[in-house]
Amino acid sequence: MSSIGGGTPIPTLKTGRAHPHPEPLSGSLFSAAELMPGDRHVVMLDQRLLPRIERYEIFSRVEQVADAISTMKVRGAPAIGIAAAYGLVLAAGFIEGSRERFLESMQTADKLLRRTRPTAVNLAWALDRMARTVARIAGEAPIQRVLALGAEARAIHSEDVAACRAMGALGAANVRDGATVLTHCNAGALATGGYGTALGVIRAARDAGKKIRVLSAETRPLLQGARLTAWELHKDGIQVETITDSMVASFMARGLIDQVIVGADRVARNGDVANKIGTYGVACLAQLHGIPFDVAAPWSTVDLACPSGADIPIEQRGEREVSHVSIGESEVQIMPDGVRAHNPSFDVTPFRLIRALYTERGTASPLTAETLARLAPSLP
Ligand SMILES: CSC[C@H]1O[C@H](OP(=O)(O)O)[C@H](O)[C@@H]1O
Repeated sequence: MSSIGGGTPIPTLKTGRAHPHPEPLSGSLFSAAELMPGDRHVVMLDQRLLPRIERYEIFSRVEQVADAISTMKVRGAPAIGIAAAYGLVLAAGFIEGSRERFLESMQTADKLLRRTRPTAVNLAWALDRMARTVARIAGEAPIQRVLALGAEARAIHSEDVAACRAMGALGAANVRDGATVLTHCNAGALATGGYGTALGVIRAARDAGKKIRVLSAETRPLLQGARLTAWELHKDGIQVETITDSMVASFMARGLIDQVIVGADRVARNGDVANKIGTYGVACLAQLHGIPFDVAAPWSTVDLACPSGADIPIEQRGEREVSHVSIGESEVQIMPDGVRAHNPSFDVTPFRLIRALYTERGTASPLTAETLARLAPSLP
């Protein structure tokens, strides 16, 4: 793979930022991705290895960041947007020379990152925002370009954490004290800049003094619920138990689940929500059993240019993620040779099945095109 920019990196200015201590998550200090002091390296927790192995990797090139997103070392809609923004900062650090040369190389880096994963609109949103900064500073000195892009990427990161806290507070108001709350996949600190969206609602409810019990659905095929949500909440001292995806229906039928809260990868203009595969089934079961089904997502997940869920691109991932189970660095084949597997990574939940969408801009409930549009920022 040809490297972007090539050559040796531009000398680093000491930016004086303390080692990136991620947003403290009520006692557990970890973050999906951080830009290190000097804006030349990104550190990421390899989420594929959790919970057995906590391994942080340090990347210096945008190609490494793109690979980390594609292979899901870093995953989660806001987290991959933040990681991609950091990847552009790394790319800028290798580009000397003219404004035109800079713009051309940064566009190459943008394309590399943009094609990593299609469903989470946060990736495109973050890259579009960074592209505006690229255009604004293209004529500046190389080191100034790196500093400006580093500042913008860090702003994207910190704004996401603030958004998670704001939506968490809104959602927590609708979490009943003593409730058992089901969540699907991982929409926590590991999937965001920190604090989490669905898990941000759970953290905020706990911080408001509510006694809640979380059930994390394991979420085949990559088991984000069993591996990541269980790990993250347990580290934070929040009571969490894991059930298999196949248990959700009977747990609801037996009255063992009071409400559901999940994240999102893209919210269409009519309120349809794309989220991890299996979410739609949980929403149907919740409707059948009269259980409130809520979604938490930052506004960077809302795509008003996308008319409905039918227009959301659904990522198709490799069959091996279904035919094999990964445990740490090893994997075990669970399917017979010669049998194909399907692996759509997301599905779409129609807005009619959703009681409320919590964003940092407010709550849309009932969730409709109209209530969603009311939260949109006014056009400049
Ligand atoms: C706040 S993360 C939203 C979303 O991202 C996850 O997908 P993946 O693990 O494939 O990146 C999952 O759908 C979460 O709900």
